[in-house]
Parts: sequence; structure tokens; C-alpha cells
Amino acid sequence: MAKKVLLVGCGNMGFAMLQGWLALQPSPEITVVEPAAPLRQRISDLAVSALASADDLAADYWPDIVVLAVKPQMFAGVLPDYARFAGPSTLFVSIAAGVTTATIAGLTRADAAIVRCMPNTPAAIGHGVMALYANGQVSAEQAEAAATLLAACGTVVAIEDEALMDAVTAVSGSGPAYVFHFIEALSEAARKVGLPDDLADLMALKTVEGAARLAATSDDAPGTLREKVTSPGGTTAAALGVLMGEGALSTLLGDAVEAARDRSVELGKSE
Ligand SMILES: NC(=O)C1=CN([C@@H]2O[C@H](COP(=O)(O)OP(=O)(O)OC[C@H]3O[C@@H](n4cnc5c(N)ncnc54)[C@H](O)[C@@H]3O)[C@@H](O)[C@H]2O)C=CC1
Ligand SMILES: O=C(O)[C@@H]1CCC=N1
Repeated sequence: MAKKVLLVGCGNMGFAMLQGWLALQPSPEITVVEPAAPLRQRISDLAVSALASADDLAADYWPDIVVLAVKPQMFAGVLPDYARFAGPSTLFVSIAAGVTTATIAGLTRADAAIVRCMPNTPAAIGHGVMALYANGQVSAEQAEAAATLLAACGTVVAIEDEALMDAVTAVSGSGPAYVFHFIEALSEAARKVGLPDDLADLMALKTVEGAARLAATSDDAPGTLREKVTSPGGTTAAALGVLMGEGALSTLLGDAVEAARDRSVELGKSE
């Protein structure tokens, strides 16, 4: 287990992971660098040390793991502040979309130990799903330390091929936004057929929550669970005739995931 964790950037995703880490026992010593004062306040409210800049780190401070949670476009500007930690004793974990381990090594040290991780925001409640890719410099002990840290945020899956990260980003990294939008759209549809606002929101949210829990716990595949809802000639068949007609939803989702995957590839090239 890593003893000292330095989190660089504590916006939406960094804060979600920080919340997940608070459940760890034994808890590592976590230090956060976050320039935005209101965001530092919410970190301090969790009794976690929050600094405005890398310059505020004590001269003798040395982290076991540095988690990079700034925007991909900021890596070139931010990484030089942390490059001094790169080397065999410190693991860099990047959660940025697109940015490759080669780019991070180029901005820190050629032989830096780097894990790329693609998390998602349900990490905040321990229900994220995270793919990890470790470069050749990562020791078995460091890989285990990273997996332990990240497991506090949800399910961790190791992948061997870094190129898959763009597709993972498009599916699970961005995926919660698709599901949140589905909830919004179902709620809007509920209003259109006459449900009052509160009831529409509740029915949409609880339906998605219940269906996801059932899919996660049932021995049946999602397709079987779908069939079990669908009475021949009934209401569900009428709806699925629209949603699945000419692959409507799966075509749309396919296009959406491809667009996200392509953007991840682009973000990697712009670094
Ligand atoms: N939001 C999400 O659901 C996910 C985001 N990611 C990745 O996480 C990273 C962060 O994304 P978000 O949290 O959404 O962005 P965000 O904009 O909410 O957070 C980035 C944070 O970095 C801080 N920052 C800016 N300059 C800094 C510096 N010099 N030192 C330290 N912190 C600095 C900003 O003040 C901000 O709070 C991105 O690389 C993104 O690709 C990955 C998976 C999911
Ligand atoms: O939208 C983004 O670029 C980031 C990466 C995955 C989720 N949010």
C-alpha cells in the first residue's frame, strides 16, 4: 500500500477519486495540489491537506504515487513541476484522456514508472470502473499499490494494450454522462405523457437504478432481462419497436462512442 499519495488537480474526477480513497484502511497520507480556492476548501473540509501549487510542497516531501488529474491540454505546462519525483521510487498515475505513457515519460523522465488509469465519476461512491495500463518501468509492487489505491474507487481491470485506452475512455470514462442523459431523456418523456415533474424524475431515476442493479446481480444476460419485460403484443414491444427499430439506439450509441474514441485519440496527438 502506498504511504504518500500526491493528487495533482482536484476538479470533478480528482475529487471523485479522493472521496473514494477516504474509505481506504489503512489510509495513505494524501496531499492535493489544486489552484482553485473553493475547490481547496472542499478538500480541507474532508481533513485532507490542500496546497495551491507545487511550490508549497515541503522541500523534503517525496510521494510514493503522484496522481495526475488535470486536463490533458495542461500536461505540458504542469508536469515539469513534478518531474523531479520521476524515477524508480515514485509511480505516476495519469487519469487523463488520450495522453500516452510515452508523452508523460517525455515530460518527466524517460524511465519513469507510469500507470494510465481511466476512471469514471461513480468512483466517488466506490462504484467506478477503472482500466489500468502499466508501462514497462512499473514494478510488481507499484502495480499492486496502484491497484489497491484505485480499488477503493470501484472495479479495477488491468489491460495490456495501451491503445485500448481510447476505446475504454469512450465507453466507461464518458459513459456515466450517457446514462445521466438517458435518465434526463426518460424523465422528459415521462413529462410528455403527463406525469408531474417530481414523479417523472423519480420514476426515471429509480427505473435506471433498479434495472442496473438487476443486470449486475442477475444470472441472466441483459438481453434476457429485456425479453422478460417484453410481453408479446404489449407495451414494451411497442416502445422497443421504436428504440430498436433499424437499430435506432444502438446505431446512435455506436456513433457516440466512436466520436468519443476519436476525440481521445486527438487529445493524445495534441500533446
Ligand atoms: N470528469 C470525468 O468524468 C473524467 C475525467 N477524466 C480525466 O480527468 C482529468 C480531469 O478532468 P476533470 O476532473 O473533469 O476536469 P476539471 O477541470 O474538473 O479538473 C481539473 C482540475 O485541475 C486543476 N488545475 C489546473 N491547473 C492545475 C495545476 N497547475 N496544478 C494542479 N491542479 C491544476 C483545476 O483547477 C481543476 O480543478 C482530465 O484529464 C480528464 O481527461 C477521466 C475520466 C473521467
Ligand atoms: O470528457 C472528457 O474528456 C473526460 C474523459 C472521460 C470523461 N470525461
